[in-house]
Amino acid sequence: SKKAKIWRNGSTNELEECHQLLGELETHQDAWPFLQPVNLKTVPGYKKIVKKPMDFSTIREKIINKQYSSGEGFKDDVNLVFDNCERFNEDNSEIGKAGHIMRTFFDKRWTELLKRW
Ligand SMILES: Cn1cc(C(=O)NCCN2CCCC2)ccc1=O
Repeated sequence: SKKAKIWRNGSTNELEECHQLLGELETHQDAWPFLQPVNLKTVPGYKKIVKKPMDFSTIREKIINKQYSSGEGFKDDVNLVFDNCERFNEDNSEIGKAGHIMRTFFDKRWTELLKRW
């Protein structure tokens, strides 16, 4: 079988905890703008303005395909979702507000996980 992935702290459950946290993000009531890739054909300007699109379904695929070598890579992609959102949306827009709520939620849960690793 494939060599077990050893995480930063030697634990092999860091990836599992990222997968569980992703589930919490996906089921959050304000996750709706981030569940799927932004449609580059129907959202004017998005393709030009946002250089590295990212969304929760893409992060899920990357976890399943073992494309993260540490929890750090997972955290960086989640933050990319929220950074893209801030770049493209006004803070007081519906999607902009959802992004701020989701980032605050993630930051709290990520801090709790780091304390345990
Ligand atoms: C993150 N983000 C998302 C969009 C968007 O339009 N998402 C579609 C949301 N719809 C809800 C039900 C079906 C799809 C636009 C700009 C942006 O920064």
